[in-house]
Amino acid sequence: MMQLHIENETSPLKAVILGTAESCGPVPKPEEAYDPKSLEHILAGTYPTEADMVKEMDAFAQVFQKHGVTVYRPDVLIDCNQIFSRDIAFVIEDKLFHSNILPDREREFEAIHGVLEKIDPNKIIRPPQEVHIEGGDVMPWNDYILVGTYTGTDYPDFITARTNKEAVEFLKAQFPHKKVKPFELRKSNTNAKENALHLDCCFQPVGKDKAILHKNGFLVEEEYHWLVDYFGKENIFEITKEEMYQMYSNVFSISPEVVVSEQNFTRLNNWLRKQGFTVEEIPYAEIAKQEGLLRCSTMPLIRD
Ligand SMILES: NC(=[NH2+])NCCC[C@H](N)C(=O)O
Repeated sequence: MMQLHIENETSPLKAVILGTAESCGPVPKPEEAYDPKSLEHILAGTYPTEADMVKEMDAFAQVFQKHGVTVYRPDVLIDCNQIFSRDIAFVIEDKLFHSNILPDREREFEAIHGVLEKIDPNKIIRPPQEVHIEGGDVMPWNDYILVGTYTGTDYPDFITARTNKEAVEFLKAQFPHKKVKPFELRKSNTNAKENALHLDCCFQPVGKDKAILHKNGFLVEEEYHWLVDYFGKENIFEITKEEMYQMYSNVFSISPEVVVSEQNFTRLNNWLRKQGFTVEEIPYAEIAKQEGLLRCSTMPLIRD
């Protein structure tokens, strides 16, 4: 039996699911896109190829290997995009939650049955149907669970809004001993620079007390300021709109000291090194075209 354990975003990683780009299918039709950045690349004829994305994910797998992390991969489903494992499930403490994800992506979950079979079935939880939730919006941070959400009455119009207010209530009920803190995110179906698809597209903690953050991703200014106050201004790396679009906030922590990042994120990678982090740089710019990056491609199972 596998003992799940996740309390935060950065403690030393022992086991993780890493998605796969194998057999991710043909270039989607514009009407099949479920995020504006993919749509942009479908229309421009620059949608990433499977071969390029497989190479990028192999580089990620190699970094895990180097750091002694056990990596599970999903079964390959024919013509199914399984790159972003983050969203299909998430672990908090010793429980795995089966996300009620965008219906277009539901098939992705069945492919991790090999991992699910190692987990005590009592520790696998499916929220009720009205709870819409994706792992990209859920960040356990010690006493807190930080959650990206969208609660506008036009929620159903946004294919980019994935976590609703029922999800926030659900997490509060599941974890009465934690503080569940929701953040209202800016959504756009058509403009990727004005869209925080998930919380991890505009914010992520690194190390023990630092964070990467983009103000415009947040709809409510006080909620953005809460994060600035919580981490402290001097511990925040504020990114620009263009950097959010490049997915700067979607790096991935293997430990409080080691961060995996994209090789072209020069400004961020320099800051990280200056703060004392070891930065493992890999190429991930093709996958970035689908509005997801390194955190999105992983689903941590065990951290110290
Ligand atoms: N955790 C994340 N930010 N995941 C990104 C998922 C991207 C994917 N194109 C989608 O729209 O679902």
